[in-house]
Amino acid sequence: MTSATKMELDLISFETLWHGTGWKAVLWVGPLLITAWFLCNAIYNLYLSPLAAFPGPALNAISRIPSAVSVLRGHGHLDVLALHEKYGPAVRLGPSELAFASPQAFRDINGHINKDPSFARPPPNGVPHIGVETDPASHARKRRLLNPAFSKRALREQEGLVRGHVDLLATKLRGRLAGEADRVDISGWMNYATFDITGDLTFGESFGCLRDSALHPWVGIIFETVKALAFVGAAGQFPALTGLLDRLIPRSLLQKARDHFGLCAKMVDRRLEMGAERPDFFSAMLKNGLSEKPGPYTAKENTMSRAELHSTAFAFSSDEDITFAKAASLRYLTAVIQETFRLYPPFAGASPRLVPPGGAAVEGHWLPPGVAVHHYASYHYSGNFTFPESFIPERWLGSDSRFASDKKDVLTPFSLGPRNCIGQTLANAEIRLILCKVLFHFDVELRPESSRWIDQNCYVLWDKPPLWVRIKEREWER
Ligand code: HEM
Repeated sequence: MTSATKMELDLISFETLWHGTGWKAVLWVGPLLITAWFLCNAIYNLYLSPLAAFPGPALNAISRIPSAVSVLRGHGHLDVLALHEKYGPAVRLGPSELAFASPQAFRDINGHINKDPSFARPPPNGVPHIGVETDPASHARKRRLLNPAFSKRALREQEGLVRGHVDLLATKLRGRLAGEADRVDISGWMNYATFDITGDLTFGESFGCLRDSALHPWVGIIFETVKALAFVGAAGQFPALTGLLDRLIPRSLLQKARDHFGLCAKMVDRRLEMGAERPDFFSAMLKNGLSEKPGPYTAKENTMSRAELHSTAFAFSSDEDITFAKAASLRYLTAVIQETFRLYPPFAGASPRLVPPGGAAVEGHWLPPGVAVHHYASYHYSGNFTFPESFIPERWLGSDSRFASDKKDVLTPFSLGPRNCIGQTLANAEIRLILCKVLFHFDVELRPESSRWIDQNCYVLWDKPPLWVRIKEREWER
């Protein structure tokens, strides 16, 4: 047979196959293969995976979708809590994801295991800021360069600047007493104060929220940007579909994130022109000067680059719960703050960790893949706290036997280990100063329309509605 004849025969047999039963076979084989793949995957995840021994809903064991949907609906904190209540302190959230709720798990996971890079995307300039840096050596360098801005000494120097804003807050609230004291959105006023302080410490200029008694438009962009992070994090969980899912994230949200970054960068450049004299974050970070050299930087490099400062400012200004203070030794005040952090942790979700290739020990289990501890769910879990939904500061004072078995060391609202909150001393100081100042001058009473204020959605940060209160001058001031 000549080669031409053989080729003709091949074509004929292909055509016969295609026009005969072949195309039908292809139509069947494709879906069959996909179904078989899903089935094998499901069987593996349900019965053979090293995580099969952990309890949880079957749907979560075979797919990441339930977890991602829960985050996108803003219910992640409640859904994980419900799973802990049903299945216990260690629960399976996804095919390769576990959630733990015990104090030991917080130490093992947040204390020792690195962040999961799929949840940590860099800002628009592509330079990871400290919060999303997953290379341990680069993270250690950034931490070393930022530490002086958050030292006790820096805090002492920053105090005057902060107190100026807190005094202005008290003056402005006093101004309401004349007419609008009956209905004040105290959550808004806390935002005005904390954003003005952050702006001043980061960019060398306040946002003027307290001065204007209004949220600067930029602050709205920050809230939207944080929301975008929840969407981007969820899209990152489906690597094969990330490009497609990224396209489904509302364009306006992504544009807001880019606008926010652009404004941050401009304000950083303006701040850099002021030099290193003011007692703020930048003076501390510019201790060794400014490098204009493009990265990457070695772990030993002691100078920050302009691009790194742009990213760092972006990280700071995303933290809407920033707060300060002075009154450090009031025991009951501390108990009130701890109980508030327990019921309403500013960082409610989890910072997922990726177990290194050799595995890692968590609460005595030797684990392969993704693990996380969820703040809200662990702090509300009845296995950790008695009357978990009630606000009882006395549980932290050690004098009430009803709470003797509370697992109090699970409360780590600033996280722990090498990735804990670098700003926690500043935040604690700020919280105390604001609380003391406001409560010293005013009686604050919750208005009935805000009685369910705490029932909020959470997209990385809480989606807070106004918190309506009535304020009155304190009796001793009248
Ligand atoms: C009530 C106030 C605050 C709370 C509850 C809080 C909570 C946290 C938590 C839980 C983390 C760890 C996040 C993770 O593991 O992914 C964190 C990290 C961080 N926080 Fe805060 N924070 C607060 C205020 C602040 C302030 C005032 C600043 C500074 C201006 C700040 C700057 C940072 C930075 C830069 C990181 C990343 C640290 C690293 O990765 O090494 N935070 N914070």
